[in-house]
Amino acid sequence: MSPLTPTDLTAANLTAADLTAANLTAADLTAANLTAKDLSVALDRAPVLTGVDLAVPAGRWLAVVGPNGAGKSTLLRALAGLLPHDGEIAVGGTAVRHMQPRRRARLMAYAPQNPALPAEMSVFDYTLLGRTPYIPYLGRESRRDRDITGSVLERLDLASFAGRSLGRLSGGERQRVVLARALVQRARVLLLDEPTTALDLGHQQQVLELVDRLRLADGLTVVTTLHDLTVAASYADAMLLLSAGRAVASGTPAEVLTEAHIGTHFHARVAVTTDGGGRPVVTLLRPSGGDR
Ligand SMILES: Nc1ncnc2c1ncn2[C@@H]1O[C@H](COP(=O)(O)OP(=O)(O)OP(=O)(O)O)[C@@H](O)[C@H]1O
Repeated sequence: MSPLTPTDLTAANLTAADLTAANLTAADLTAANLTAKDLSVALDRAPVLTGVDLAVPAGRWLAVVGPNGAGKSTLLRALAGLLPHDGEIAVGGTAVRHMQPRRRARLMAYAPQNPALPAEMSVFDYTLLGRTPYIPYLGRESRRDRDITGSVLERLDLASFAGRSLGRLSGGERQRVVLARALVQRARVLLLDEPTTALDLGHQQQVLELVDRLRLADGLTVVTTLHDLTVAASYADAMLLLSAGRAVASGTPAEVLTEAHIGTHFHARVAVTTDGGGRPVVTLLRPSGGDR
């Protein structure tokens, strides 16, 4: 393992302190840079994403925000290689367009918002599917694949459900299983579409903290869509605001989450304040002031 140089840290926009818990090489860091240039997607011949650029350095967290129908899920699905698109997507500087699916799956894991789940399959077997890119053709999973699956289920409070079928889970339990499948993939880039919508507050925090710990410890690059702007701002380093399929603002959470941007693109009246750490906090304002 070659040691990291100051240039590597700068390139990845990480400080040495960020990496104290990590055991990363320069190659690991570049391996997880995610970029998209001039990305456009049409669905049923209608443009849904137009000319979107993004660059997420290794070890960073980008939150994609925007109103309903803005194209957030489409962007994640395109990044995951699930949609035909124009433009260039690259991980670690290598275009993913012509990558073998197995190689791509080792680099990028995607947890969709509402996947169709096989109701009869057990939680353990479904989660283990995330190890497919590591299992030889016509081979079967190794002890290590099963151990990784068990430990991710444990970390997401799902160990006691391992033998249960997916059709017998609550919405929040199902959502955590979908995330578990993405995490066992041990990919360098995590693409998570609304990973917390069905979760209670405690599980939201648990999931987001786990993703953040993995990001810091392993230098993972994280891209999430999140509707809760305050939650998004408290975890993400950078934000991309999509509206009608176009990137209309990007930068730090404080640069993107302004009252003006939210008013224009969400048609919402809000107050934006800052928390103790300087991160924006978005509060809805009642048009009448909320008097009863
Ligand atoms: N298969 C499809 N054919 C045509 N249009 C589609 C298709 N799938 C999605 N769309 C449209 O693309 C646009 C973007 O959808 P997308 O799901 O990416 O939005 P989103 O920002 O994730 O929305 P939400 O916040 O509601 O989840 C929407 O207008 C949607 O109706």
